Amino acid sequence: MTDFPRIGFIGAGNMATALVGGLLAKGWPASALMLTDVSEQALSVHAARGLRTGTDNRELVASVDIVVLAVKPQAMKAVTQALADCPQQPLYISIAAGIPAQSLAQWLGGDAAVVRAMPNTPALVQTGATGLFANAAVSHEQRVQAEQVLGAVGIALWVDTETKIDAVTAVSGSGPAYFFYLMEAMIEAGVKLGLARHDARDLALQTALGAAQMAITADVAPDELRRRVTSPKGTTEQAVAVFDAAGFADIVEQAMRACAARGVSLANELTGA
Ligand SMILES: NC(=O)C1=CN([C@@H]2O[C@H](COP(=O)(O)OP(=O)(O)OC[C@H]3O[C@@H](n4cnc5c(N)ncnc54)[C@H](O)[C@@H]3O)[C@@H](O)[C@H]2O)C=CC1
Ligand SMILES: O=C(O)[C@@H]1CCC=N1
Repeated sequence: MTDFPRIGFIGAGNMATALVGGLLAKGWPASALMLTDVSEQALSVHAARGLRTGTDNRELVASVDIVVLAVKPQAMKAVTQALADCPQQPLYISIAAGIPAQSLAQWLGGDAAVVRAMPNTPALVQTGATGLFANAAVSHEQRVQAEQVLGAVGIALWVDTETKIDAVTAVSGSGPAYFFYLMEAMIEAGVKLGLARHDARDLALQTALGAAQMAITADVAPDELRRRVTSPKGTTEQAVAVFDAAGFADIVEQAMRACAARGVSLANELTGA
């Protein structure tokens, strides 16, 4: 194994772009990264910064150690079946929601080494969070490689059963969208309360950053941090009472259950299970 395994991305969209950006920023050599896509436009941003790009997925498989399958779940069967007779045996890392490792291995010809990963877009700024699951064909060295790649752009942890990848998707894969949604709502409400939009934005985003930073570094759990902001008979108490009356925790749970359930239904739709 070289220090930096060669990684090829099939699909150069949002998530591949976030991972590539994070890897480059972390010092991964550009010469060890390659991308293919059917869209020249998707590739152009990568070509512009000197990365190898192309449209031939089989050629990519032949020139890397790790293939990251980064197309939409709906495209995965056709993309992987077209690779089934490739003589090379790279480690495949699928980042697709839903699609089981067993289906991927079967479409790839039967005994492919497949890691299912569920990363998230903050990988772009080295604060990603990834859940990983390996099929039985993945060697110890390949597990180390998968961890090396995803761990370079944030935290990466293994789950012991594949169904937990749907839970990871609900927490961290889709999770950035929930926080962005809250930011959007806080900015709009701040404007309605009379702040200039740029001030509402700066204050809301800095608060999100500060809260996350505190929650990560504090020696107490988020509920205690929340209590410390919430003075008895004070202002926060009123805000939290409104959240509680609207069933905030229940809404979050329902949203995350719907997210995880979509992982299951995607698998059923796309694998014929
Ligand atoms: N966007 C996100 O936050 C996350 C996405 N994912 C997963 O990552 C995968 C990609 O998602 P996005 O990047 O958001 O989608 P995207 O639509 O931005 O990117 C997919 C890319 O695949 C390309 N593509 C389609 N067919 C192809 C083929 N035959 N060969 C090569 N490239 C092909 C498309 O042109 C497109 O550029 C999905 O499976 C999704 O479930 C996982 C975690 C987070
Ligand atoms: O929304 C999706 O399906 C993808 C998977 C996790 C985040 N984005």
